[in-house]
Amino acid sequence: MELQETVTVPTFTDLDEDAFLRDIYPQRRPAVLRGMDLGPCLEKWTAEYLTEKGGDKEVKIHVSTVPQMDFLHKNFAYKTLPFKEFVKRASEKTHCDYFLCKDESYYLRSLGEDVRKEPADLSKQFPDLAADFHIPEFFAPDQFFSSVFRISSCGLQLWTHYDVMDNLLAQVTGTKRVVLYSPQDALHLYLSGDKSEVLDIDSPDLTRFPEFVKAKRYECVLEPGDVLFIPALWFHNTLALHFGVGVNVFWRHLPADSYDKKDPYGNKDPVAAARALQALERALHTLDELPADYRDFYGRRMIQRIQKRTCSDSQSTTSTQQDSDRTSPSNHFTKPG
Ligand SMILES: O=C(O)CCC(=O)C(=O)O
Ligand SMILES: [Fe+2]
Repeated sequence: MELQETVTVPTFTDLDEDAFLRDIYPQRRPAVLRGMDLGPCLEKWTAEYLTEKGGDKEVKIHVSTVPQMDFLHKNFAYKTLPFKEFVKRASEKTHCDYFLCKDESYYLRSLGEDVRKEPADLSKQFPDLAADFHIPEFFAPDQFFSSVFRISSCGLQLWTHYDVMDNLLAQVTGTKRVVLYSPQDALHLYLSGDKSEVLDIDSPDLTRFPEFVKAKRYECVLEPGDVLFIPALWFHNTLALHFGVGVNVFWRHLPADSYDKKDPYGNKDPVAAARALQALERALHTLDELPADYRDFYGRRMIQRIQKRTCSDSQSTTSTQQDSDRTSPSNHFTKPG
């Protein structure tokens, strides 16, 4: 893995809203924000306190026999526990009461009241605890999408994925390593929907995933009180180095009507992107009417067309090429039908 370029995510200390909006936000690159006022949660949120305040509220959790959760082979189970029992188990190494095995790992991604319809909102599901957590005021109230508890057993690793909202991931207790990849490296990540099939990012199987080395790895370790800005579409993979409690806040980057109305998780592609992907599927289906060698040829032409038109790293094409492109009869493909 020495070939993979690694970059440390920059850390900014004591940044105010103006500096964030002026210097960080428009860059659309991840940044660690240190020294923010997250409220009394930083001192208060011990396992004991959470147990007491969170009480018997039922939470749906991920449980797995190994700490690296694998969405491809579904090596985890969804279970339900009272919040206090979940916190107790997630904070201990071995368990007296367990679902799968004595040293199973736990992960909570909190959900809305009506799981399928409503995004999570700490102030609704955990009002007492929400009062201890101050959301950094880096966006207008009407851009708010959700606030989500992220509580992990020590060692828990969550697969590489992207979300479609802008995100502030606050680490309240414990430390967490986060590895990120740029949306521009999407072709090197072996995507299956919003997730990367490369589960072991530290020693990937390069016979299966030879292109993975080309993806630039951005890395940081979040300490209690740190907040990581994850711009929409940036891939992230998290590894809890201790039992840890975090909260992430998603907010809309694009106008509200750009997003799928039925998306409680903040990970459905914007409506225009979803429509474009569907149109591509239809186009591929149409190509199936041709013999294999024709499909190959027209498939390559379609790739070239998409690359020229959309990829910011292929802007080196000459103006002559771009002009001829615009008038080319083959550009019916990207025009709205
Ligand atoms: O650290 C975690 O629990 C994962 C966080 C995450 O995926 C997010 O904030 O979008
Ligand atoms: Fe995420």
